[in-house]
Amino acid sequence: MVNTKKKQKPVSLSHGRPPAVGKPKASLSSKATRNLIQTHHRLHKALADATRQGDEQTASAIKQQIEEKGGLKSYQQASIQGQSGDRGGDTSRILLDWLPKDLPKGRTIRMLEVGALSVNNACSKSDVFDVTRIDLNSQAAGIEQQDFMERPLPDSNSDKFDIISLSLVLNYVPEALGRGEMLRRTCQFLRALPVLGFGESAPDYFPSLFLVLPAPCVMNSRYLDETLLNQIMVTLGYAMVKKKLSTKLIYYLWRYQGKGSEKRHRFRKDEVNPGKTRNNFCVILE
Ligand SMILES: C[S@@+](CC[C@H](N)C(=O)[O-])C[C@H]1O[C@@H](n2cnc3c(N)ncnc32)[C@H](O)[C@@H]1O
Repeated sequence: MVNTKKKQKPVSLSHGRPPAVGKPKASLSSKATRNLIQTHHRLHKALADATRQGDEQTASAIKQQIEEKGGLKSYQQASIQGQSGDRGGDTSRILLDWLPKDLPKGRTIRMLEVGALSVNNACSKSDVFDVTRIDLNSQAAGIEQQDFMERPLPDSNSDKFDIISLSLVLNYVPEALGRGEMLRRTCQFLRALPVLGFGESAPDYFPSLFLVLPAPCVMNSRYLDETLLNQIMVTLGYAMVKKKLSTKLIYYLWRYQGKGSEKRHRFRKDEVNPGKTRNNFCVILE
């Protein structure tokens, strides 16, 4: 029998729709949105490489190109459009679907949303979370302009959070080592004590990290797969609670146990999945 099924083309990283909510005024086509996001990521990666190599001339030429293409603001607009209802919707809906239905109302559960583009996503609207939103470039009142990597560390447990949302942010970080540092830093913002008063099943879900990535970062990379991601997260003190794979995105909920593995592992750039059609997404943990 002839196999009529078309061979599936491996998905590129750019296929992963980076996100948001609400529609910008002038609507771009899905393809134009994707191109803009892809170009922004590519230029940022090139800028990081040039900066690392001390090549100031190339770095400043790339910076100019980024600005000519509208910079972070245009990228965010494209992301907002990419996550409008007609193009797949807001990723935080998945988190709400996963969480127990008996969580207390009244915005008592503290959430830190890193890379927030809107104050109106499902979690913000839910009446469950007291959301602190930050972004490198604030697009709205209610979003603090701040780099998570420079956010002052919490002084006390009450300044920490029950959940951190890192939705389509880790893949924005241009370098593998920076990604590992970002994941490591999340632990310092989460309450390590058992959660009380959030309902019977809440301790199974909090404190936690909601992590969303373009699916190809995990499913089609030479340097990362699910086993490796899991090892990195376990080393940091996380355990996977939930996972969902869609055609474009991969969603995880990781509960923070407060203690990483006994032995401190290092994760370098090692090839786990050879192949010409794969991408180079990688997380390094020193
Ligand atoms: C693709 S958007 C994701 C928006 C939103 N989280 C979502 O899922 O729709 C990525 C956002 O992360 C922000 N971002 C990247 N690195 C960041 C950092 N270190 N601190 C704060 N925001 C960051 C960028 O400015 C950008 O607005």
